[in-house]
Amino acid sequence: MGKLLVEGGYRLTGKVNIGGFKNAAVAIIPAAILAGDVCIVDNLPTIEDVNILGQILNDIGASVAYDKENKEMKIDSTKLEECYAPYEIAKKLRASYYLLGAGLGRFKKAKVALPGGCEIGSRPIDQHIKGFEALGATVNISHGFIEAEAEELIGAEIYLDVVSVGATINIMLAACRAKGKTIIENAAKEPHVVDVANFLNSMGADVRGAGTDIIKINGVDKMKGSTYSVIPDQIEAGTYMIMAAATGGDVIVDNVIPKHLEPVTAKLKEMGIQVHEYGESLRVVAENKLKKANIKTLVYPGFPTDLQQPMSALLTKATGTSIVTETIYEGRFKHIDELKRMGAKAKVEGRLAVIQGVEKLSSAKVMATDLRAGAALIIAGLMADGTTEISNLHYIDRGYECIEEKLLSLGAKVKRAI
Ligand SMILES: CC(=O)N[C@H]1[C@@H](OP(=O)(O)OP(=O)(O)OC[C@H]2O[C@@H](n3ccc(=O)[nH]c3=O)[C@H](O)[C@@H]2O)O[C@H](CO)[C@@H](O)[C@@H]1O
Ligand SMILES: C=C(OP(=O)(O)O)C(=O)O
Repeated sequence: MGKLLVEGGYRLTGKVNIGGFKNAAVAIIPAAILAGDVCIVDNLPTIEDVNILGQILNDIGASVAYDKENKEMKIDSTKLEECYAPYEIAKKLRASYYLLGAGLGRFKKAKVALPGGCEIGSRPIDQHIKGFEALGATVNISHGFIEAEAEELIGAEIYLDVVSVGATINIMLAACRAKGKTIIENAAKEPHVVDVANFLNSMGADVRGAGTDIIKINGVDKMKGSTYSVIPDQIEAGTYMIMAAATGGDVIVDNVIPKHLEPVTAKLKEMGIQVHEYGESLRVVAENKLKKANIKTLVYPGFPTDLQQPMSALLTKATGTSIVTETIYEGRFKHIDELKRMGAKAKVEGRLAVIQGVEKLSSAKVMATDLRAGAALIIAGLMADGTTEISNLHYIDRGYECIEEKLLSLGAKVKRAI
């Protein structure tokens, strides 16, 4: 499972290069099968979720060549005949559910074990199912599998009851190959929704309006292979910005789209951190004592839930009392108990975490309970006295590429251990 040892007290300086966006990559890889042709996806993050999706596609009959060094995956789905993902592998990540939309679009049929992913509260998929059914599919859940099948997919108007990134993307995937026009209302506007739409259009799909809350998809009979580069990971970038702030550092976070990071930039500035924008990079300079801030997670362009945990770690050392409100996932505060082991003063009340800043954190043995909880504990470890031992490193490897190499290059003292 692995551990990360983090020796606190070192100031991060220098430049870190941000990889491709996990949450876009994990949708684009399954989406590639829609073409029934050869797609080349580059700027992929070297993370476990990408390895697993490549493996699933290979196992079911696509030919996948993953060149990790060049961050590029060639997916030839010409000979693929079915879309199936067994429990043992589908449970390892959330994004296995995109094989449903992609499989429905390509074969009018898909069978995928119920997905896994971070345990951060209940994660229903009713809106995905509602969308598939509106397109004419029959969806059954039995023995832990979701099976979707349609004689024909017909475009439809679908109003999402909740703003869901996964449902928006999954419906887009299936609707690309439906007959006629699909309109998704109350769609998610996150940058990865736009990235997936751009990839689909590069394959010959006709998707318009991604990035707004109404997406229109005109179904097409045929799609073709394409070469596509994934956008930078706003969550990885935000995490390194917070790490720079946590260590009184001076870090250039390179290869980012600054617009995607505006909610983080605004909060860091409110806390007394300088953030300078230069084209595709952000420089974070932390010279002053951290001031408290209140955080409320919201759908894009609000503060992203995936950065709530890293940000609450930072707030443990800010002057004053900060309130963190988690509106997306009711169970996304498991990291708070671990932070308390390190001397943080915080309490969770339902959807709120009340964090009273302390002068100092002390190292401890702690456990990552999910991906971003892991990032939060690294941040706490960087700020603490002594060496923090973070177990369950496999969660962090799901979504942060080369975490120890990147941190070492910035001057942190970290070590991977068994
Ligand atoms: C692989 C991936 O991209 N994961 C991201 C994706 O997850 P994911 O796509 O699973 O998250 P959603 O946007 O779907 O979930 C948002 C909210 O809607 C609810 N919901 C969702 C679907 C549904 O059918 N019914 C329903 O009620 C969820 O419980 C949650 O409260 O977006 C989340 C919110 O930005 C991020 O935290 C995850 O990192
Ligand atoms: C919750 C996350 O991922 P997933 O949806 O893949 O579990 C995340 O990236 O923070």
